Amino acid sequence: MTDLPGIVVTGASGRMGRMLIAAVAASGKARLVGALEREGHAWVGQDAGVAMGGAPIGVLVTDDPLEAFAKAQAVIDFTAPDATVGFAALAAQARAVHVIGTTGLEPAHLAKIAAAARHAVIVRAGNMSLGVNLLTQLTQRVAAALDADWDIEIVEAHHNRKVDAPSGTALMLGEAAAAGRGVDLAAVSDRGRDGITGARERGHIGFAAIRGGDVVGEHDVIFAAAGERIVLRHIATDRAIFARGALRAALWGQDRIPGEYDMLDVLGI
Ligand SMILES: NC(=O)c1ccc[n+]([C@@H]2O[C@H](COP(=O)([O-])OP(=O)(O)OC[C@H]3O[C@@H](n4cnc5c(N)ncnc54)[C@H](O)[C@@H]3O)[C@@H](O)[C@H]2O)c1
Ligand SMILES: O=C(O)C1=N[C@H](C(=O)O)CCC1
Repeated sequence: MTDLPGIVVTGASGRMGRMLIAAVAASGKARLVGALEREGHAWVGQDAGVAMGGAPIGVLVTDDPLEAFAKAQAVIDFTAPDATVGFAALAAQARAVHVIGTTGLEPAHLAKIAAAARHAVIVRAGNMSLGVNLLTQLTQRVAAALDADWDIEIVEAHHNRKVDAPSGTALMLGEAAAAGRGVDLAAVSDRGRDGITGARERGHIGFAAIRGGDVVGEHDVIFAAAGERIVLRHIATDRAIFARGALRAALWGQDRIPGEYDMLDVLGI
């Protein structure tokens, strides 16, 4: 058992943190060796299993990433952009694979993550599910087959606690559509329309975000032309799909050469 890769889960008390702790414990393919929360959080010092309302699992929640990462072969991180950038440097120092699910990363965050990836393996994706990663490929293919007579709109819905928009998944789908069209997404993105916006520009890719209730995550890629529409849709009903993907990435990353990878690399699709 002790030969199994040791995994630290950051953001242990979060919606994804709890899922990840359960997924690692149930996998039989990895050991949970650390659970991290932010300083001052009520879970710090408690057994992670007990904090989750179950039986003890022998891992105390800590607020010290250095101590936790020193024991880890992989760090699975679904937290917040500033926290993730700090963890990237520390995970690289510990030569642990860093699996990043955190979304809302700005270019400055991404530059620091790229710097850390010079020294260690980082797997990052705005969505770790098999279904969404397959959908990015379908989106790219459909976008490549259609010209700009087909307006591309990406509509996403998430729970009312989500803090970033568009979702990381919507941005992945936008990048895939832009790649299919052979354009730079930044140059053609329409985000947050409001008021007298003027008519839609030909060739642009639009984003719209819905927030409400406990929606796990829903994404439509709409290709709309005169007289017809194609809608590619993914609906997540269980966060376990993200946790399973993240654990798969942590195992896949063992013994790879340093660099930044995504879930297409992990899934081999
Ligand atoms: N890539 C994917 O497949 C995927 C799937 C689901 C969610 N996400 C993303 O994961 C992130 C977290 O989502 P969530 O719903 O679990 O959010 P959440 O708010 O429930 O959990 C985030 C947790 O991170 C903790 N945290 C914040 N800063 C920290 C720090 N410095 N040290 C340790 N812990 C810290 C918070 O205390 C909290 O417990 C978001 O960016 C979300 O968009 C990505
Ligand atoms: O709940 C969230 O937050 C999610 N975030 C990811 C995103 O931004 O796309 C993946 C879906 C769930």
